[in-house]
Amino acid sequence: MTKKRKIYITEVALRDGSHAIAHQYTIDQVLKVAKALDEAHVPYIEVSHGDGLAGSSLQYGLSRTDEQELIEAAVSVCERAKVAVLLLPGIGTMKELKQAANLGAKMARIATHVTEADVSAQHIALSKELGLETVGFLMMAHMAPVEKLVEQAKLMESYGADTVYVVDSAGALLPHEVKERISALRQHVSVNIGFHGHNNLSLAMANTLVAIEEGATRIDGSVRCLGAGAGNTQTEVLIAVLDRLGIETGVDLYKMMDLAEDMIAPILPVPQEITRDSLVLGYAGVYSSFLLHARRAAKKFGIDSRDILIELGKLKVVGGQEDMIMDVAAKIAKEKV
Ligand SMILES: CC[C@H](O)CC(=O)C(=O)O
Ligand SMILES: [Mn+2]
Repeated sequence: MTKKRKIYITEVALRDGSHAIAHQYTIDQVLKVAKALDEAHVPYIEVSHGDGLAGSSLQYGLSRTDEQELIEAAVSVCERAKVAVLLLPGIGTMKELKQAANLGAKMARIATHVTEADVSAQHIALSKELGLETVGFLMMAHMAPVEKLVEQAKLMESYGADTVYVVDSAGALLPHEVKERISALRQHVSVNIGFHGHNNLSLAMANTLVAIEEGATRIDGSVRCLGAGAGNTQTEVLIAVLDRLGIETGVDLYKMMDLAEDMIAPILPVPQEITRDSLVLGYAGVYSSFLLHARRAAKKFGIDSRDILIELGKLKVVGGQEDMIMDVAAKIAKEKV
């Protein structure tokens, strides 16, 4: 790791972490956490329902607080940090994106399944029109071969994205797979490259470092690992590691450690760790956000959540198909009788 480059961190605990707490953020929590992140000089703070704008629904989980109020709260306490929002076309619409921009969001991350970048064209165009920094977010990146990922990233670049992310939604990518993906993007796209990892196989940090080594400059982290599944690359640890490597993030390490310990740990229902079922997410290549849904279904049908996740992995179920979780659980339970 010899090149001295600046890495721009996006903190995702107030969005990806929403999955881990069943979308129960309060305004008070967002005010405190966003203020502390701003004071620690984190450049981007993502705030939305876990499944992005307008995610609050029976299918994805109802939010305790309207996300636009959470966005407004975060914007109100950020002096330097830019508030980002996530939007999955088909869940979120132009209306919510405009509303978030009016409230002061400065970045939009338009997320699609790794093979479906074409559905992001209008949303990326609107985001640019609204003057937002715009990210194309290619989810479930382990599900497509490198050439496909490159093709899809080029589409997002052609629509106007400033950055394209490789998103390891399932925490399933191995370090050499991250390396080949980021390296291919470096060769074929001119925009910034980002990486978003999940720690289900305990590889989030290793994969993030490989991504940086290969040229990614936009990196996601979640403080105290507050993200879906086993969480994301742990932000405060990443800041420390990058500092040791001589890579600049501009983020204050002590302030991040204090935030993790004093504010985030009390929010967590249980400490974020790699449990048997979050491990299976990475092993079977299943969306990290499916974890709590699978646990609920397992409880309801008296079966093992791992069996549900393995089956979902075999079926290659992707985001938006959350209703399949109950169906699969019911089928497994029936077969057991
Ligand atoms: C459902 C949206 C998803 O949580 C976005 C994301 O963070 C990922 O795919 O990892
Ligand atoms: Mn994620």
